[in-house]
Amino acid sequence: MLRQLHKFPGLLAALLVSVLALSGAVLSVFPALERSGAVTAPAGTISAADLAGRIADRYPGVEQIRRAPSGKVTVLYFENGFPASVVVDPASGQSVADYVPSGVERWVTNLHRSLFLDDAGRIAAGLGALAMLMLAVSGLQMTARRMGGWSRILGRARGSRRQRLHVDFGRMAVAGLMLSALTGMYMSLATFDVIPGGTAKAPGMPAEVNGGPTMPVNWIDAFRNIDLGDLRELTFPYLDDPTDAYRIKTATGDGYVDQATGLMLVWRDHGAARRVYETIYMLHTGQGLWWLGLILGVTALAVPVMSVTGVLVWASRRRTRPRIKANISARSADTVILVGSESGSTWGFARTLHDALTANGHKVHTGAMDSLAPAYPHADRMLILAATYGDGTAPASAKRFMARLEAMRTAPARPVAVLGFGDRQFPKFCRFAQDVERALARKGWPSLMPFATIDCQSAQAFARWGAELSEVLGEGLTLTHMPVRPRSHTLTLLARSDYGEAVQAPTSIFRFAPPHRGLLARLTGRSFPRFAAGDLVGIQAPGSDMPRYYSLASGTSDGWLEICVRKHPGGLCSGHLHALRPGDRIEAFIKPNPEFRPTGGRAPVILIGAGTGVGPLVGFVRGNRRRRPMHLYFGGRDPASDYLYEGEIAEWLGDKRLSRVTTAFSRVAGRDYVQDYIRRDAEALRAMIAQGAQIMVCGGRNMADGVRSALEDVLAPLSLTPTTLKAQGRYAEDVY
Ligand SMILES: Cc1cc2nc3c(=O)[nH]c(=O)nc-3n(C[C@H](O)[C@H](O)[C@H](O)COP(=O)(O)O)c2cc1C
Repeated sequence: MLRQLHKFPGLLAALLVSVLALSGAVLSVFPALERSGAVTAPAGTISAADLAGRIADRYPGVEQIRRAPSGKVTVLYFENGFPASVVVDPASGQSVADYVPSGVERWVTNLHRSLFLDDAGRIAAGLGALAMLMLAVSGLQMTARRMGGWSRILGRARGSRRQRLHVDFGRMAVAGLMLSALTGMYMSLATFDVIPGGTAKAPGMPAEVNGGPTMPVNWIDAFRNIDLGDLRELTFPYLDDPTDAYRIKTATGDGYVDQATGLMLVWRDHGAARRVYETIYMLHTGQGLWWLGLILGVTALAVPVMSVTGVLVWASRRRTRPRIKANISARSADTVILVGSESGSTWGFARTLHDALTANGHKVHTGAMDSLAPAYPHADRMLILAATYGDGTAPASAKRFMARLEAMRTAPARPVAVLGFGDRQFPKFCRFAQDVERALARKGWPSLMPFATIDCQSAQAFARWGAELSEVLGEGLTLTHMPVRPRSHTLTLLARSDYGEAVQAPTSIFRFAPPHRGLLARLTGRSFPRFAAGDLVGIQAPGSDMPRYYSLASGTSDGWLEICVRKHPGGLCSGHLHALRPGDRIEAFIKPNPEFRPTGGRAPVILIGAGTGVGPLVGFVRGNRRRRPMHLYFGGRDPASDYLYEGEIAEWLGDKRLSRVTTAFSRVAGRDYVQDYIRRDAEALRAMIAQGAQIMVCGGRNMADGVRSALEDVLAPLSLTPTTLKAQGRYAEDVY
């Protein structure tokens, strides 16, 4: 529901809201410009009578004096029968500049108010403001939900780069946008008299005036009581027309003053509605409050960014959420698959499962977890595929699942299996799926097979779960999941260096030339994407459906793409790579991995890796142009055989990109592992952690577990754990 409230106005009004926001941002500059150029007088020092007197002396043909909210005073007058206008210094009445109304300002104002379409355009602009308000409110709620609650709303945004941009810009701009949208809607409604205030009429001309000889304007008492700060407009009577009167507009009301007696003939107070309108006008336009105007203008610039990123997020979600073919109705299906997904990838796994079961002759229904029905009359089994979001909570398509489950009177007799999708980087790995599993058990729903989890959308783990399901069903079932993959590009091998043969760990560093990023390809989004050390490159070996992912040891700015690959016995992809010679080509695509990157700042970075795990870590060192302290723990087997990057590491120590390296080798006398050195360096590590250091670990699962338990001991005296550091974004693992 929340997402629909965000999606529909977002998609429908993206362009309109962007035009309103951009034109608003341009308009926000004018009050500040006017303010900076205006010659003003301090409040309480000059009365309307003083000003009018000075101006009448200098400009005998004066027709009108206007004071803008910025304090700028403009005089409109006739000279030799021709209209003229100047900006004057209110203290002296002297002209300071010619008055030239800005054509740009008028043009942009018309665009902003009515899109040059009169009333239809004004209505559209009002609806645009409404759309902006709905987007701001629903977006804020969605962000809170995604981050795991209101108390975490300012935490680090997660997800793809476009999702993070959308969330970050949204959080920065939401208060300003809400103010602009609310005040804009109010002004729209007032324009159409739906609410009072906007079009309060000025009082009518008095029926009778004295008609006697004119009194000098600076003697008029009614004007003496008006401070210049409150004056808006003073219109002089026509020259030599004794039946005319002064018309005055102030902050508090409008009236007419007799030119012979100086008495106020008619006066109408603005009243509360008009005052409210004026305050709202000021808050919307920044006229009279230039700094607020500028803040709102800057926040409005976020709107086009959010429109573009929002549409891209929507499009990629549509792409990732596949259409399910041959989807049997829930009432006639023998197998029901329910999906809990936020970004759409779990739907892809569901489709693979759906297609495989359908191919085996099953009647399969796949739907959202939120569509849980009280009964499935023909179902023999139910399979629940559930991702986890926020801080261990339900994803978008499963928000109502628990409530629906609780509302069921009796549990179905047919068994159910739950498969959780999550990411071990999060402290509450697959928590929502676990909660679902427990809730089903409490309800007395029989279990089809044990609860299982899939880390980081691993197609291999999914295939293993498929094999177990195949046994339970007693039928052949192969789940070959191919995630929607980005476009692949051709990379050419530039060079390779080989290590580890002598210690039975043949490992090579491969350096590829990335394809040229042509301008046209870049503009159309077809070029090879930018990449950073720690991102993943997906490579598909000939004859394999499944790509293998390798962590990148270089970034776009290095000019090449580098990976470390260990050859596994029988490994299709690693075997293919190890057979490459310089000049050979491969097909590859980039999968961003923004979670595994040093955070910004100058705090030390502790890098811990073993074997090929050192790849992304050396990428961080190579890119350490600001020379922040970086400490590398490197684990290998034998320094004579598999000390990867030995030469470069010495070079980086020399030029201070690397502060220190500690090596641990397991196949030489002494048999050391990196975790031993972590324990040994406990004190130094604690000092760095106290300075805000970040820890990054990359390598095999065993090494990562050993490092984690050593770090638990090291951190204990600081009352910290790797988990608490991870929650602060200061502990990241890339483990395989
Ligand atoms: C903002 C955000 C929060 C997440 N929170 C968790 C979490 O608490 N626990 C977990 O195991 N995975 C978490 N994940 C990982 C997702 O569950 C995982 O990537 C899943 O495969 C996504 O499936 P989907 O594309 O169908 O939504 C989170 C991902 C994001 C982007």
